[in-house]
Amino acid sequence: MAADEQVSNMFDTILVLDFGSQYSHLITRRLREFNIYAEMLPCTQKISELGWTPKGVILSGGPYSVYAEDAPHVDHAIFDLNVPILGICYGMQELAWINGKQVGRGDKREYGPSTLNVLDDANPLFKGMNNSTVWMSHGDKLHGLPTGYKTIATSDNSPFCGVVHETKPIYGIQFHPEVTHSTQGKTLLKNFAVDLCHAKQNWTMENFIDTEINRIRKLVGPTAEVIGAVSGGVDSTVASKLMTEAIGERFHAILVDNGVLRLNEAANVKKTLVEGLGINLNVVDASEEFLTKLKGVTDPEKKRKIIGNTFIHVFEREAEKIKPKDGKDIEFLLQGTLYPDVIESISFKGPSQTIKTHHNVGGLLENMKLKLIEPLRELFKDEVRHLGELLGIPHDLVWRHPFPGPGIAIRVLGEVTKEQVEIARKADNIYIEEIKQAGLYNQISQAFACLLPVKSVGVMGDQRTYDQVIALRAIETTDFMTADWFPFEHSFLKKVAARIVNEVDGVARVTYDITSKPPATVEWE
Ligand SMILES: Nc1ncnc2c1ncn2[C@@H]1O[C@H](COP(=O)(O)OP(=O)(O)OP(=O)(O)O)[C@@H](O)[C@H]1O
Ligand SMILES: O=c1[nH]c(=O)c2[nH+]cn([C@@H]3O[C@H](COP(=O)(O)O)[C@@H](O)[C@H]3O)c2[nH]1
Ligand SMILES: NC(=O)CC[C@H](N)C(=O)O
Ligand SMILES: [Mg+2]
Repeated sequence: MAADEQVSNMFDTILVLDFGSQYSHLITRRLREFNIYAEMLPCTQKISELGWTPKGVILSGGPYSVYAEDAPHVDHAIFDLNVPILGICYGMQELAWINGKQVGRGDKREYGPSTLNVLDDANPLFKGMNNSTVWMSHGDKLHGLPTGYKTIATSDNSPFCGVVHETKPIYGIQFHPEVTHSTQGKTLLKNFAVDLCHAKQNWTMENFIDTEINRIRKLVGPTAEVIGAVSGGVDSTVASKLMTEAIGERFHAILVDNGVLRLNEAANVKKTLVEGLGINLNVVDASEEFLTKLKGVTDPEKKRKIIGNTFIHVFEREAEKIKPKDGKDIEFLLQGTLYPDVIESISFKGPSQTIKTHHNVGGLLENMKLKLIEPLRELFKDEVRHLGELLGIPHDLVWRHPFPGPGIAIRVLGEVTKEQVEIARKADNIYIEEIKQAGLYNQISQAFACLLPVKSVGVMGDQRTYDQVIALRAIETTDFMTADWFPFEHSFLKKVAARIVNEVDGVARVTYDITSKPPATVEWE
């Protein structure tokens, strides 16, 4: 992406350098909550390669000890930017390490709340902060003042809880203002970004729409055409609507009916997107192809792989058929990548274990040699939803529960057949219908029905039945990394169970999943 097309060049931006803290992304999140654009990059980012000038820099916390041999360190060029700098926890220890190395193991580790004692009331960073509860999470501490700094706040266990450079706007704080347990933490971040960095508070979705449409138009040019895979989920729909606003019919959306979508999904999505939103969408029915390839497969990861590969194959085949009006080939591919996906791939972390391969259509890029357009790359999910509402996308679609790419194939445990998909689909439809009717849909983050590959004995109309089991799942979560099950009223579960057993042939029993994540995951496969 050319430098002048970056959002960070269009809005005043605070640069957050990530040293691997679990809370780093929250710093970005909080700043955006008061309409200041912030971008997170790994702590190893070379400032000369940045391509834009931040209004201020925040150094995050991190799990390392600055004095350890393999500890990460910041590019000293941040000090030549002559913008305000704020070091949080590890970030402050890093500032101290650079200026006199006065950091070591503390005699007491400190996790949890503490009270901030502000020494200098006139200091703009701590405006409105005195005596507030601040949240600590550290084992190391400053053993003395960094050279050229003075103390501006203390706490019971941290004599250097807040420090500032004698002549420059460089600050260090031992606590974490980004977590909600720091009651005035947001005030501190605002004091830093607005009063010290003078960043404009103009990061609003209204402004973003115009900026983004212009950026897309400039990027694509007057004639080139764009394709995109669109599922009818929130992300791809919002991205497609934005593309449509920018280039109209030159954007070609493709929905692949993989045979494991929800009940009537392809038809419903087509209606909403084409008739409701004017999106140039083509639905490709490849259900037989997918189901044939899934025959006999029971392993969840194998299912994902087959679906992912078949998806790429179908998508490429369909893309071939599109002939742009300018006689050239399609040049661009739209993807609904969100900021959390970006953070995941850039943040400063060691390797983690693969539990499931979620990014089932990730193979498109390498194979297709198309240029990527990712209009939601800078946005968090709630920002995408807000954007969707502003673009006139129906409320129900904007607030839809996420639906995985491999769909019902990972909700039919064991072999996926047309008959099994049909059972899971009908049960799921009844369940969601009842959830909506009870007014619970928006309180739940995700709900669905799974078909278990076990048979159980029942009795219906005096006859013995020997049929399968549906497991219902409903969870509450903010980030899908951890989740808890939703506490339905018993009467609700009773009603749903009765309806499913009565209305769906092949089901003899219904159970409700009461496992949190961890130790379980959201999906059963
Ligand atoms: N059946 C499908 N047809 C076309 N594209 C699909 C299909 N399923 C998934 N995709 C593509 O895969 C991407 C990732 O899917 P994912 O479910 O993470 O996002 P989404 O469907 O847009 O939104 P949500 O997370 O709300 O479901 C989608 O944005 C879309 O580009
Ligand atoms: O696009 C997707 N492809 C997948 O293969 C996949 N597996 C899980 N999910 C979704 O991810 C979230 C967390 O799910 P898990 O706790 O089961 O890992 C939940 O929202 C799941 O629905 C997927 N999404
Ligand atoms: N939260 C942090 O940034 C911790 C910094 C450092 N690892 C410590 O234990 O003090
Ligand atoms: Mg989806």
